[in-house]
Amino acid sequence: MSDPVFPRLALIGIGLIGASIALAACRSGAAGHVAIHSRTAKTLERAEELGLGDSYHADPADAVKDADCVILCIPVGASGTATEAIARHLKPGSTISDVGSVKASVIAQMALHLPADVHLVPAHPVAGTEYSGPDAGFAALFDNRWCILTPPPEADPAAVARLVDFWSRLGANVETMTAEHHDLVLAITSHVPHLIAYNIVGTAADLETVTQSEVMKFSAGGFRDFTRIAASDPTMWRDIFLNNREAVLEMLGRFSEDLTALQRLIRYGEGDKLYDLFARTREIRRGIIAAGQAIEAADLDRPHGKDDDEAG
Ligand SMILES: NC(=O)C1=CN([C@@H]2O[C@H](COP(=O)(O)OP(=O)(O)OC[C@H]3O[C@@H](n4cnc5c(N)ncnc54)[C@H](O)[C@@H]3O)[C@@H](O)[C@H]2O)C=CC1
Ligand SMILES: O=C(O)C(=O)Cc1ccc(O)cc1
Repeated sequence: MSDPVFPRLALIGIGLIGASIALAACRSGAAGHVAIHSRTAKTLERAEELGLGDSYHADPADAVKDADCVILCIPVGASGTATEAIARHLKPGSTISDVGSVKASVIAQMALHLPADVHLVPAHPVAGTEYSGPDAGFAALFDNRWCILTPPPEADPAAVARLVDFWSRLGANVETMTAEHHDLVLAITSHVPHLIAYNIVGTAADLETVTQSEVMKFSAGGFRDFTRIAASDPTMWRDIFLNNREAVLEMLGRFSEDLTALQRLIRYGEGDKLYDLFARTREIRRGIIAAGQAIEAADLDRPHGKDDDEAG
């Protein structure tokens, strides 16, 4: 195993993503010592029972002491308060990052409190599940998935390169873009789809002519997929919508216009146009699957590919 990218890593928050980073960092040797902080004693104890890290700290200042990299793994709305609590204790020259699903607002919240001698390199692993908490974490979560870095223009290239190296060792494919572009892309590919799922499950549950038991009984098809997404953590998703307000509202506006157009096609029986749209969306799905398979095939040639991990 090659040298750790970060001899000492601190994780602030140890839910699905924090726990998965701890496990993947241990699997790959990308971090030496992993120090863990959680806001609640119960979660910290559970993280220790699961053996996720090397040290466990009730005080976030203790967790980040001497850390080469600190990663916030908490809901995006808590980024400012969490950064304020650790800012004075960060090691000069160290990197501070996060995993939030929204970038511009998180950067603004964090930058307000950070000293000039610490490198801010925000990140978003585009990989997850509808489960939360330390028990939900698993080492393979980031394998062959994208991790998007959104370093501010003035970020230190060496600090960015270290974080690229770290996420690659965790199994991810890394891409860099601006925070604003990230927030626009994710609004349509992730945030609006979640909002649609929350809405359709809420609408079905409220229908007076359909009983709750019928919703359960006949939810074998597309609706079942929506219920999985709508089971995602309420705090996390409340924070995402409030912190990516503009991009979500922009994409939602376009979505509503297209939905109204579809409504008209159905009303006026325009079957050919409905067919053309559905044929086009089927091609998009096939393209996504093909692209995923290409990434997986290419990954088998890389040193941190699945075969290596399974062997180690
Ligand atoms: N769940 C997912 O599928 C993905 C989540 N993300 C992002 O990762 C971050 C963490 O998400 P998960 O690990 O899924 O959440 P989680 O709910 O599993 O874990 C969150 C952790 O943050 C702690 N926490 C909650 N509120 C806090 C506060 N106010 N101050 C300090 N700590 C607090 C919790 O105790 C817990 O340890 C979020 O920002 C989310 O947007 C990114 C990619 C995928
Ligand atoms: O479970 C799913 O379908 C997800 O979409 C997981 C997810 C949630 C939030 C993110 O920022 C990235 C991935």
